Amino acid sequence: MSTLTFGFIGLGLIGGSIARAIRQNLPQSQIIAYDINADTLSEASQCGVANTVTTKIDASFSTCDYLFLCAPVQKNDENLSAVKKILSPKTLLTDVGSVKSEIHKEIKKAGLERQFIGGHPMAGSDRVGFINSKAVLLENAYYILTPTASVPENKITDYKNLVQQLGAIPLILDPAQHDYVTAAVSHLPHIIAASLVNLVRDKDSADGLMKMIAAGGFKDITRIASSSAAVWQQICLTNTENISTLLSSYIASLQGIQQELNAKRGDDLYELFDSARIYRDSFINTASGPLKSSYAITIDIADEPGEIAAVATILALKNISIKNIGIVHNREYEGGVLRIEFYQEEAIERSTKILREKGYSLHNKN
Ligand SMILES: NC(=O)C1=CN([C@@H]2O[C@H](COP(=O)(O)OP(=O)(O)OC[C@H]3O[C@@H](n4cnc5c(N)ncnc54)[C@H](O)[C@@H]3O)[C@@H](O)[C@H]2O)C=CC1
Ligand SMILES: O=C(O)C(=O)Cc1ccc(O)cc1
Repeated sequence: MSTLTFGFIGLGLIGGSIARAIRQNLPQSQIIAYDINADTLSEASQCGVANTVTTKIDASFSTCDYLFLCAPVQKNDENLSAVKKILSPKTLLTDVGSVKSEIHKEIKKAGLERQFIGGHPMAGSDRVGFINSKAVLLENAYYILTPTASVPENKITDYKNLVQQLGAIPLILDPAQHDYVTAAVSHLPHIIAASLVNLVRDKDSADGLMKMIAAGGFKDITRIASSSAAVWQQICLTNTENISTLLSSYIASLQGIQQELNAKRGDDLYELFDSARIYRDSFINTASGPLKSSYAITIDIADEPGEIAAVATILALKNISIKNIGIVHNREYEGGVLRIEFYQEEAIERSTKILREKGYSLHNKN
């Protein structure tokens, strides 16, 4: 595995993160990259991620064992005709696009089904470009693969092994199933976040009071509104039917909530929040991405000098090692909220007990 050659067509946040994970975990690998952005290519070669960069999709990629298409989804489709001209039969072609049915359709048209496995790392961020890429992005993230029946079994096994070597968790799905599921948990939430941000922008007063006082809850659920407009436009244009179907269900559910609200149906409103709380709490520690392995507690502390040191000392005296400690910048709580992350899961229970005995109030939500 260690002397494989990897090609990247598009080397932004996701392409760059995969290339960095390859460089980190399979350091002998050869990496060849093409991107329409010349600065990206010089940065990738200067920092040692790419061995070779090229300014067009050319025969340099014919030596690849794996060729990753990592541009926005419709750009990946468009690049296929150039790729087909230079693709060696030994190369396993893959992509990282957030939508899978469309690329599979294009692959079929191009007659490349036997050597294509769709890919989609369920990890990312609201940042854009190679500059923000990092190997850790893939760590513990589900990495969805969508092979069709035309792909030889050994190619699927090799790709699954590669994903594991990069620190991610392979998960095989059918392309159509992938597109429905991601429409619900990723694509619709991006639309909701963007529209909510725009609602506040439109309803805010001239002096921007809403923007000024927006608290943690608003920022939490709208973080992804800072994502790349080009990437999300193309996702919406290629997974349109699934997103639209789920959007209809969501609009109907909002209308139901509006009726409950207008009629002041307290029991129904209570049930809305209570059922959501129970289901959402069951997600804790099952999130993918770098946060998956986070073992953390959250404590109310007084906003006074020495408070963080006091808590850290209590834990140190009991030999509990802290991985990360910091104030959560989210003033929904009256004093301050301190989040402490540990290396081991068992530290949660021990530290909770010790700190409660010392009179601290804990939330234990990550
Ligand atoms: N942003 C995220 O969190 C995730 C995105 N994805 C998918 O990954 C793909 C790339 O997205 P990001 O890396 O986030 O975006 P990005 O904007 O950071 O990177 C895209 C890269 O493609 C390059 N590019 C644009 N047009 C091109 C073309 N015609 N040929 C070659 N390169 C071209 C851009 O210069 C840029 O470097 C998309 O298909 C997206 O659906 C998948 C998982 C997560
Ligand atoms: O940052 C977030 O919360 C994301 O939603 C990341 C993400 C974005 C796009 C994908 O196709 C998969 C994951």
